[in-house]
Parts: sequence; C-alpha cells; structure tokens
Amino acid sequence: MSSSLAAFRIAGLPPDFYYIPNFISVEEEASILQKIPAQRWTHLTRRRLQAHPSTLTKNNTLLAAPLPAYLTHPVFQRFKERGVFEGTPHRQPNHVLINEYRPGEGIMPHEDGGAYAPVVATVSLGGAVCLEVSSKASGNEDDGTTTSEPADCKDSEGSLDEGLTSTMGYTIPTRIFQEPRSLLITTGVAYRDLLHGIASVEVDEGLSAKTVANWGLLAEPGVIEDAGGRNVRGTRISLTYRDVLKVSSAASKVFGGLQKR
Ligand SMILES: O=C(O)CCC(=O)C(=O)O
Ligand SMILES: [Fe+2]
Repeated sequence: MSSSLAAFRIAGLPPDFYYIPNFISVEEEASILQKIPAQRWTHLTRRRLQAHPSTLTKNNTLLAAPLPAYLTHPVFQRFKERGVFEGTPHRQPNHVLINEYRPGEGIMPHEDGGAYAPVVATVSLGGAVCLEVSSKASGNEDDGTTTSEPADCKDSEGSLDEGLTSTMGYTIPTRIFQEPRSLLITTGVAYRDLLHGIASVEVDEGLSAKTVANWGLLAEPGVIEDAGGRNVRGTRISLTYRDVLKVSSAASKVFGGLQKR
C-alpha cells in the first residue's frame, strides 16, 4: 500500500483499514447514483444488490468483461494515485458489487473470503452508516467492548490461534462510520481475520470519539455530535471494488469450444 495512504490509516485497528473522507465529490456521487441500472437488482431479505460485470461462477471465477464506465471513472484513477490495488494480481479491480440498504436494513457479520485478492475498496453513496467490526476468534456477539491484550504482554508459548493473536492490542468489536462519498479500504489482517457487518437498524446510536474507530478521520464529526451521537439512516448505496483472482476469458472459451468440433 502506498505511502500516500498512511495519513488515512485507522489507528487502533488491526492492519489495515484506511478511511478517506470526500473521496468523490457531490456531483460525482449524484452522477454515479443516477447511472446505476434500475433493472439489474437482485432482491434479498435485508438489502438488494447487483454485481458488475456479472456474478462469479460457482467456482469463484469471473467471466472477463469490462466494467461500465460510471464505475471506473473517476475512481480508478484515484485508486491508482493512492496505490490501492498496486499489490493485487491484476493491479486494479475487475469486479464491483453494488449494495443498497434502506433504513432498517443491513448485512450479517461476515468475511469476504478467498475468491478475491485481500483488498476491498468501498465507496459510500447517499446515506451514512456504521460498519460493525468484530473478531472471528471472539465470535461476533456484541457483548460489550473487549480489549485484547497487546501481543508483547503475552508469553510466546501462548496457545492462542493466529486470528486472536493478530487482533491483540486492539479494541474490538468496534465501529467504522462511513460518510457519504467516503472510501474505506480493508486489507491485510483486517481483511483476513476480522468480520464486518451492518446492523439492521433505523438509527445508529451512541456514536462518539470513544465508540467510532475512525472518528479523527471523519469529514464532519460535528453532524453526529449535533445529533446527540445519532445517525438516522437514509438509503445508502455502496460500491465494493475487488480484484477477483480467477478470471476466465469468454473469447478463449468460445474459440476453445469451436476448436473441439
Ligand atoms: O455495504 C458495505 O459497505 C459492505 C458490503 C459488504 O460487506 C460486501 O459486499 O461484502
Ligand atoms: Fe463484505
């Protein structure tokens, strides 16, 4: 990850989350929102989504196809400037999931898994939302905040598994507040060993410098303070950019098929 990202690292969380406020402008946000195709949604119980250029095959392969221009411009250039995908096999995203959450909707705690290079870049549009971050090792039950011990306080014979070890010294579970037009990058240990989810609530509550890990990076913490630590959800659309590891060229399939005849 490039050094221009260092200033945006969310300190106090396992490596690495980066939060960049105002990654896109109000005009760019409006333009993207207006171009999301209305007929492409798949409806789930608690949200709806669409995959571009398409859903992965059963063995997690992407059928190579270009992404629509509104998803690549202007964000690809900005990813490049910041080196977001410089360490992934294709050096840029080849897949985008668009998720829409209305007030009261969310997504269960989960990990994104091994079909992708371990870098996800999430652009938030419309409403703000809290991402709940929890550790795989401690489960995802929200039984209050627990702080695991710093690694250097443990003796090296400790029988803790890798997941626990890598989250030591960090306050987890915690929350990342995602403002509209922001970018959140999840990579490394954070990608591998943590779970993320969005609570199905109409209001995020109790938001403060103490409970929100990226408070110091927010564009407008005053908005939350003025609202008494509450975020009344509006409709939020997220674009999650990823580099799918296995890509199959449609053309080679067609020609391979023809050659067999
Ligand atoms: O909407 C988000 O910010 C999270 C979406 C997500 O976790 C996913 O698509 O895997
Ligand atoms: Fe996810």
